[in-house]
Amino acid sequence: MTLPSKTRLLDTVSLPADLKGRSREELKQIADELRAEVIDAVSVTGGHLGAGLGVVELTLAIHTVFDTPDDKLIFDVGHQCYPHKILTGRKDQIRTLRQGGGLSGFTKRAESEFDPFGAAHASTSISAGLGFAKARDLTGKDNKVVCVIGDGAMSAGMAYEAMNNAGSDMSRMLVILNDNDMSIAPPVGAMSHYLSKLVSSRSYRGLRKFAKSVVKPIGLANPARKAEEYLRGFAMGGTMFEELGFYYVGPIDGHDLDVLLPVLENCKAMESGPVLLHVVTQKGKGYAPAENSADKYHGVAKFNVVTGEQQKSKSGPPSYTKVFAQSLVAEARKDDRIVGITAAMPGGTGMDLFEKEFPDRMFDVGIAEQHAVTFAAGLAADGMKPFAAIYSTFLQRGYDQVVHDVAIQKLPVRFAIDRAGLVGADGPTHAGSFDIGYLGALPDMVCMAAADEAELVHMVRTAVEIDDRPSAFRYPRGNGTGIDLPEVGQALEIGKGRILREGTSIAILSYGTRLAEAMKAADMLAAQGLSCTVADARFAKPLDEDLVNRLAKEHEVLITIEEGARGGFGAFVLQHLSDVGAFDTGLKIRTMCLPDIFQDQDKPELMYEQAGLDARSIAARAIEALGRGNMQAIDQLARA
Ligand SMILES: Cc1ncc(C[n+]2csc(CCOP(=O)(O)OP(=O)(O)O)c2C)c(N)n1
Ligand SMILES: CC(=O)[C@@H](O)[C@H](O)COP(=O)(O)O
Ligand SMILES: [Mg+2]
Repeated sequence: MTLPSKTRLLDTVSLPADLKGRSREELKQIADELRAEVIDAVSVTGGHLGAGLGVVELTLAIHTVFDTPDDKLIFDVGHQCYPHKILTGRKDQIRTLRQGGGLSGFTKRAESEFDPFGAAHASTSISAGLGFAKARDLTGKDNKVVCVIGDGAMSAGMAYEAMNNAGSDMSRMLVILNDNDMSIAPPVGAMSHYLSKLVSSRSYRGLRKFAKSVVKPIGLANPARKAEEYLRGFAMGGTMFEELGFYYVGPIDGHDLDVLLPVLENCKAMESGPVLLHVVTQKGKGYAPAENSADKYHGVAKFNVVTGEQQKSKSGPPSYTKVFAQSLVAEARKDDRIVGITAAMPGGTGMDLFEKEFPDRMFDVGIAEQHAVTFAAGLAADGMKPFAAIYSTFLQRGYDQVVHDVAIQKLPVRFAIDRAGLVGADGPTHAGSFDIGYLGALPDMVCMAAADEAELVHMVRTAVEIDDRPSAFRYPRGNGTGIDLPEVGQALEIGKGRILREGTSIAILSYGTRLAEAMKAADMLAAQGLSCTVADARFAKPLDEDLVNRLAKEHEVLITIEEGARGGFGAFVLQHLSDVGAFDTGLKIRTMCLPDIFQDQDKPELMYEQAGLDARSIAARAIEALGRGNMQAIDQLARA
């Protein structure tokens, strides 16, 4: 797919300045080459492909017309920024995307001055852009601010909070709504229908033809105020955006540089107030396998460029996500009060399986985690059993709703917290690091973590039964351990852990899927005569205090381990032990959790090793606390 470099105009573009003064034909060729380069790069790295392919022309046009990095270009989510990275000095590193030590898969301030604002969670761009616009005005600068936000991201409250703010004080900024009629799954909601109506209106079809005919003769040299007036005349009157105080332009064809370039020139020339430019694009544009796929190649594994065939992950045990979804479906067959909620992640959370069987009992609310949580609270308040399946990282956005709408009212919302712990290539923005602490802080919340997929089945059952208060169970991204699954889930005794291995010197108390590493560490320690107890806490809240007391009392060293940040499970254990005066008698305890940094992307195993949460690190910690044992022998075992 990569064109031979002799013919590549793209090779002559290192920075956006190299686009200036190019002919329209050259720019079109660069766009084609840029698309080919994105496809080729992602075929070897994997990553978010469809969104970037859809904004090739738009990205090129913005960098041609505006003066980045002085003009601020802010991508929403940032998953569509690969063409932007190629045009902004990162072409040579593009094949390191999402790899350890490589480029981030999202915009990142630390990476480039062309990324003025980092992202990865949706719907932040207009707020951030407004901040840039205000800072500019207050400091007497004259740069432009351009935000690119997708139709999916437009479903979140933040986008409207920002427009409400920007539209009322006439802030000078350009918001480009990149409408490809897709989120990760097909978009949902009334807003999505509204945009479709705008796009399919006769005005749009007229405008496309019209834009071509009027802008062509005007050319780029002329800011074409007149054309802009014509264009606007063709836009539907009284759009919702206009009501919010935006000057609405469009919809226009976001793949047609003959339209995009002059319209952007016009937008740039506008001197007052916020402008919303509605561009229509196609997710996956220009790559047949992507265009023809149901998800438009939103996120792909490495693939064969010719066939589009993605590398299959090695066949292995089912993912935690699938086990969760299948367990929930099984429970829902028996209990028609069970309902499911996802915030625009039906595939990622497995709720698409639930929807297949219970279409009327599954709610995809769009990218709207705050609403998802309060919506679940309402369902619970009226006697339903809602399971809100949300990634740990995205639930952060709904935290006040968890506290105020769910926990204080003690409503039995069940939080199925997927992607708990490190997630690999998506990096720090997507790591599920904080939920243990932020949920465990809440009175009456029941917090569980599955040590393996069989435990997850039991936790789904347990959550069904907890009907007098909120509960949460967390599980990681990726495949389970391969353990046999129970036919049916058994409700666990609330606040009780289990002991898997009895020993005398060292106790390892694990919360979640580090249990397997804890067992390995126990083997390593046993090989040199250091006897270990290994326990699975199952619950961070209520904590199994009897178990903790016993482990502390009967062992020389107690180690806790979890896949979460400081202030989580280990902190709860410390707090309890301090409350019962366990430290007064010289207890040796070590809490192992994620390091107090935002860890960059890498392979998950390596990230856990870097975090010191692997078997070797657990054994090393035990030896250090114990003050005896042979680390060289442990290293040999770790390498074996
Ligand atoms: C707060 C939040 N919730 C969910 C996601 C997961 N997510 C990433 S991209 C995406 C779809 C975005 O759709 P759109 O903005 O239309 O962009 P497109 O991929 O269509 O270009 C979703 C749901 C996220 N990044 N942030
Ligand atoms: C950009 C974004 O937020 C999602 O596409 C995310 O990368 C999905 O992650 P999973 O692959 O873990 O579902
Ligand atoms: Mg979209």
